[in-house]
Amino acid sequence: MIEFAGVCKQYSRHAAALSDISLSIAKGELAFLSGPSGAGKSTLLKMIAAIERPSSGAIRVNGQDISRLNRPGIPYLRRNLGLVLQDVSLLTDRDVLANVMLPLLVTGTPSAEARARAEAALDKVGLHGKAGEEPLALSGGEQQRVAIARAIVNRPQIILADEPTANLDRTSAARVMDALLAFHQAGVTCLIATHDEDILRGAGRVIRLEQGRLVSGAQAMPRAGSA
Ligand SMILES: Nc1ncnc2c1ncn2[C@@H]1O[C@H](COP(=O)(O)OP(=O)(O)OP(=O)(O)O)[C@@H](O)[C@H]1O
Repeated sequence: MIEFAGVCKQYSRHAAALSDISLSIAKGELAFLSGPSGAGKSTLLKMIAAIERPSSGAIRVNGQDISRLNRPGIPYLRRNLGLVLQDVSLLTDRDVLANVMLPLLVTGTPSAEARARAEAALDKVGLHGKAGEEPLALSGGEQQRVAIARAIVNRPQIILADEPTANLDRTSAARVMDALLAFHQAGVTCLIATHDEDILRGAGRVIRLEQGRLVSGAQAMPRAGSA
């Protein structure tokens, strides 16, 4: 479903942010991305969403080579992706429900349907009671869950989350992770970048980057019970 083949990324005049990354993530898999600050985690996630382009190598998402994607192809790619980036960027001039409805309205979903789906998405992240609140009236963890609801309202096949529990207390972090894991359990492929050792301790597949190089986790974990 997601494949990197010999991917390098060099931001202009900087050392390589990623060097020769080859890995694959299967449909429905849950994988974590870890590594020290500056290791290239955000860059790797951004390349899957074609926010950044590789300097060399190929990236395939659902069999499509996105390194060659032209501009009109990008919205089609992103329709299958739920992005939870480090900057939550909720719009503060409208309520929580309107924030979650937005991705549906911009793709032409009728407003009654958008409202019903946004309410269902808020329900899934445990925020049905907060639909009418201003984003700034919510805690950091609640804002992060609104961002997750907004990311999944289009029913993406893949969720990419960049440090979704950064700056959250234990309880809020656990709620955010529960919301993400529920989507994985429903069959959504999830790739989650995190420094959070509590999360990584119990994690199955951890893809570890150091200074732009993949140091472990290139292969999927063998399934329980398989030879
Ligand atoms: N837009 C950019 N222009 C130039 N260099 C960049 C840009 N974005 C990232 N970099 C550099 O690429 C390297 C990898 O950065 P990246 O943000 O991917 O790391 P990270 O592992 O996500 O770090 P963190 O955990 O601190 O978020 C760093 O050296 C960073 O300075």
